[in-house]
Amino acid sequence: MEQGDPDHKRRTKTLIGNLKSILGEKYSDFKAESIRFQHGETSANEYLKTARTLLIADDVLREMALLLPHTEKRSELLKFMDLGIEASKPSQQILRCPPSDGVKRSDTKSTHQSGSLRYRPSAGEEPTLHCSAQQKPAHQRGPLRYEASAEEVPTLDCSAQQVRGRSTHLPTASNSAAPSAHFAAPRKKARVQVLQPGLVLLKGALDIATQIYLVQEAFRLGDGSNESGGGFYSEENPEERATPCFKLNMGSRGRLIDTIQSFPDRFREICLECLQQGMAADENLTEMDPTTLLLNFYKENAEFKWHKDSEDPELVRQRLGKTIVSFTVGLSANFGYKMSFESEEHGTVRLDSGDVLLFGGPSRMIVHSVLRVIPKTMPPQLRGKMRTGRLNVTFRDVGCGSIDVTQFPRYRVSYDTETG
Ligand SMILES: O=C(O)CCC(=O)C(=O)O
Ligand SMILES: [Fe+2]
Repeated sequence: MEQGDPDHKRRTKTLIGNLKSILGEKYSDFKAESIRFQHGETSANEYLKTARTLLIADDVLREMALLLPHTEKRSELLKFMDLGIEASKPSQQILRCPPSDGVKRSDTKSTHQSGSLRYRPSAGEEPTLHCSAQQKPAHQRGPLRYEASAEEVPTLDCSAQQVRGRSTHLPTASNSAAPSAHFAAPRKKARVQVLQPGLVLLKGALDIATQIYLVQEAFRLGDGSNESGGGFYSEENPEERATPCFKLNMGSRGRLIDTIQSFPDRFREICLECLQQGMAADENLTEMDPTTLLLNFYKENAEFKWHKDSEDPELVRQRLGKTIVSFTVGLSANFGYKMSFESEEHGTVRLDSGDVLLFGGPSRMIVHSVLRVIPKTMPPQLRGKMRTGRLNVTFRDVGCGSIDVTQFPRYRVSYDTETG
């Protein structure tokens, strides 16, 4: 692709538009840095650092590198991204989930070893919201700053191929006992970000196979079309219409709350693996062993209002409790959090597919909200494997409490204090 050809022009225009929407006023600073790099006045490393500090996602960076007009500078930057990108990332604890079936395997080849030049690293690997915050240790930071613009981070290849209008159910796992084939691939690298004491993000902790497994099981168990009802969605075909209608039980969101026993054991295992990783990174996180599981499935642009997960009155009083573990699969979302309803400021973290968020200890009672499910952020590997939307799987340990189904869709737990 040469400079001046229509495709180059179109992509450059789109990229500039995207950068402007991501960076706002800072676009001109970034442009100046880009010119400096192209004139040899700054190194590829410095240039990438600046881009990361401005919260530009890796896929956007790569597109930017590919569109550079000077071949030499283009290869310099691309080479640096492929060979040295890890070095330019802020140093963080890098954790890898153990293989889920207990069998040790060698890691997959990294991008540069496999020889392929990926345009778009999968969403879970991308740093989005962390860069500006790295300058200080997490516990000294206030809410993250550039969140509003991060919402705009575009993906560059999200056209077409969506699952809309399917006339059949999405594929389901044939065996709820989690056949090991689902987990043949090693887990992806998870980068751990301690957002504040007790609030931990495992970036990209769930590999694609695990994400597909989770979504298939969620849709298998959450299907309310059958007689038993009670699922988070239904796929009716009223009067045998050609087009089935996919309905979520809460409008733009589907919700299901059930005991952990209603799900394959593998769900609990994955949750506990993530908890271990989180606890290794932040001692504020408390032990938990999930007793209940909650599925939320959001359509594009859907939201979830500000609330606390405060089912246990005693917990609310003491402001502590068992850690909550929360998975994201599918579309990305901006997740808002603050310490009290009254607080005017809040932090925002972007949750991409494969990310796991844990909140416990001093953050157990955070007031939180799904501010927006961001369209066009579906990882390509999930297209055709799940409906366009965001699946959230939340694990909670409510001890001896049991879910009060009469309160649905609220998550209420009754604690039978009577003995004998
Ligand atoms: O979807 C999410 O990430 C959060 C869901 C949630 O906060 C809840 O169900 O209580
Ligand atoms: Fe919640």
